[in-house]
Amino acid sequence: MRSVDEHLKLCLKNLGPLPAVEVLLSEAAGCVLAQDIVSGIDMPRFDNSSMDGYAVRAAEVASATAGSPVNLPVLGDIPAGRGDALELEPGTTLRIMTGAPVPAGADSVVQVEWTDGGVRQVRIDRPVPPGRNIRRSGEDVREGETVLTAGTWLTARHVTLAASVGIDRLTVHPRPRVVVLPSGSELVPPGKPLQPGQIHDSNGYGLLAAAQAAGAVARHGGIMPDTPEAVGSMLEAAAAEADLLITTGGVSAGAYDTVKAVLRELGTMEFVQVAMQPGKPQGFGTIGPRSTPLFTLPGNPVSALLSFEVFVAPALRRLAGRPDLDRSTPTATVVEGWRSPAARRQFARCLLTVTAAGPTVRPVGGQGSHLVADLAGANCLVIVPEDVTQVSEGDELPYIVLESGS
Ligand SMILES: Nc1nc2c(c(=O)[nH]1)N[C@H]1C(S)=C(S)[C@@H](COP(=O)(O)OP(=O)(O)OC[C@H]3O[C@@H](n4cnc5c(N)ncnc54)[C@H](O)[C@@H]3O)O[C@H]1N2
Ligand code: MOO
Repeated sequence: MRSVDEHLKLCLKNLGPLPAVEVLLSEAAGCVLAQDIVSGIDMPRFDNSSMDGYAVRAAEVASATAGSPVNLPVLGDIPAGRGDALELEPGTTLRIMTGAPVPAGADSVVQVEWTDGGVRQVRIDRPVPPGRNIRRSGEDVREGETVLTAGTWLTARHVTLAASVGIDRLTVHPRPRVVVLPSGSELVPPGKPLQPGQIHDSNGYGLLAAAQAAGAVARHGGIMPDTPEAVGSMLEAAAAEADLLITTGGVSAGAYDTVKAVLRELGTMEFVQVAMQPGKPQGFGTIGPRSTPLFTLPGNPVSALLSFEVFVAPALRRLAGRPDLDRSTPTATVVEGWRSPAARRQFARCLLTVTAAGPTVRPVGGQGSHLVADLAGANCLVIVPEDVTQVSEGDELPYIVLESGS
């Protein structure tokens, strides 16, 4: 049997970031930047007030106290957005709003709470040192400064920065387009009644959700019945539109394992047994004129979702150009033991609880590959090494947080 690490390495071997495209800033979140972004402006653009209040010369209000306030005439208002060049005349003040340009001659702003809020004349009860409540031009970003570098996985924080410096289009590696194709003549979409022998397709929807959570643009490509013609044509059609395909089912040792049979002819596929539990039967290769990568995941629903976490999620990250390929694997203390198969890496469904003493894990229900209710109750996968057959209370083991995206 092939090791998990070896299979992952082979799956990722020929995968690289998708060719860069230009997108609107409104569509950039979740994509990886393919260019450096240089600011064409200083930020803040101009000295501006961080408070609603009064622009003053600090020296003129230095003696102000509640008992002996300083009174100044208010010669006008500066709302945010006012752009004309204003000068503060000595012995006067201008009412100023947060974000408004500080007038020439002013070196400080008294916040309105320290005054009587006067409109024509204002009483100032407290002094301010020079520079108080002024946000200086360029203190955040300098014109010509590189604010974002190629390879950044764009989140709301980066989009905010790009917008602030006026960028409306970005060159990015696009989100991978994924088509999920469950296979099996026993499958019926949820919402449709079940006839004897039939079950609802859960893999199609679960993997769709997993791919979307991993940042892909994913769609359900329909259930493939166990006929070679249907499997062949559905796979070829999906390969023409997708950057990555996922099938489930039909790849183990069954007499009707059609996916495996068709792909032996159609793609450059390799079907192997991987030393893991669950998820032993795995297939990976490429299909179609664009050599679209294709993962054939095992049909058992738990196996399919876990295989996605272990193999497909890293592949999607690589196609997306994500710099962070490896999931983080912190460790937790086991509070209730369980058994693990010999010579296989077990991905045990567990409940992670963070206590004052640190993170702890306990198994959730059984480890059978069909137990989807137990899977739904788990929030992490504890990784049990190949040479461990008994996990005991007190063991420290690594885990992956499910659906954390990290
Ligand atoms: N003789 C052997 N039999 C099996 C072996 C083996 O090594 N020798 N391996 C077992 C393991 S482990 C797994 S995992 C499964 C994988 O089988 P397939 O990938 O071929 O999947 P199917 O046989 O089509 O289905 C397995 C199971 O999952 C259900 N299923 C399939 N698709 C869906 C779906 N979209 N939604 C919900 N449930 C689905 C299907 O009805 C079966 O119950 O093979 C073992 N057998
Ligand atoms: O490997 Mo299967 O995926 O154990 O159920």
